[in-house]
Amino acid sequence: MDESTNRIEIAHDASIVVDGISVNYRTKRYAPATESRSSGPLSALRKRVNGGKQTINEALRDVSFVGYKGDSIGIIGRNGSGKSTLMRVLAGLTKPSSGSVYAMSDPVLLGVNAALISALSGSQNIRLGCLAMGMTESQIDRKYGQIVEMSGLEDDINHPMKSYSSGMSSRLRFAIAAAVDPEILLIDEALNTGDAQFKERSKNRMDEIRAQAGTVFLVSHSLGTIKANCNRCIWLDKGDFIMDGDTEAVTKEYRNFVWRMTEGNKEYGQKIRAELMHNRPPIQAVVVDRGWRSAKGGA
Ligand SMILES: Nc1ncnc2c1ncn2[C@@H]1O[C@H](COP(=O)(O)OP(=O)(O)OP(=O)(O)O)[C@@H](O)[C@H]1O
Repeated sequence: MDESTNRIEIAHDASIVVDGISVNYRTKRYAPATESRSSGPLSALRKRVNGGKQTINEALRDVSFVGYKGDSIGIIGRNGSGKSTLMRVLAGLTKPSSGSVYAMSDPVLLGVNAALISALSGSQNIRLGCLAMGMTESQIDRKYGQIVEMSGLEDDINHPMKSYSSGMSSRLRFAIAAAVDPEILLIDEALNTGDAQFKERSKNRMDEIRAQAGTVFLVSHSLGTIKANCNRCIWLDKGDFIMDGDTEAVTKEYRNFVWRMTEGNKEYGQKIRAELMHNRPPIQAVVVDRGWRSAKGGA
């Protein structure tokens, strides 16, 4: 991308461009907490608190793709693959170590932007969450009923949030985040916690956002949820970008890979992984429209 001239050649139906992002977390690695008679458990604990060798954890390596208006993109991968990290980078909450993200408007990450307080009621938290997302009092008044209905918490909305189950809290967070009509909505696992009725409501809301030419990203371990909600799917594994394409095709390859790995045929699983990565087409010539939000990497 030629930033110096701000010359832009982006497909006009693109909503977000992820250009070669990597994320390295610095973390400490401790020696195994072995107890010996001479040092004792307290000594081992002291070592863990004071010491530890710095290591770099590569959570994402050179991830590039273009999201389009109307896309609902599932993000799949084993534990620790970088799915949540990718969501945080897209939302601007984690700065990439290198690479850039360009978006037509600020992506809203479900649950994080709504900094809710457990001692307050659901109703108070709706106001708080909406204010935190930049809505005005009159916008909140207009949306309040829709948020309560979407959350399905009509009977509990005046109870403190600390009395809610985790599923109830997730539903409230989803309903608040979805109320701002974001052009780019990022959802991390929230749909798995709801009951069938909530799943139906949230799917309808996501369809609405897509129909208004928005883009939805959905992280889930449930391939059923991904298939029911996404037209496109990205598979990450240990920070690597393995596959991007039609949901049916990507979930099929992913299931095959996971099956090989758990069946003990790891070598074959790794071969599939390497081939898919190797065959991944380069991303199309990218775009950036003037005035797009940009998050840049770099120390
Ligand atoms: N704040 C952090 N500091 C250090 N390492 C981190 C941090 N957050 C995540 N990681 C590491 O980055 C890698 C990717 O983590 P991430 O949470 O993005 O994966 P994930 O695919 O969302 O995992 P899961 O499916 O288990 O939720 C993991 O190795 C994780 O240990």
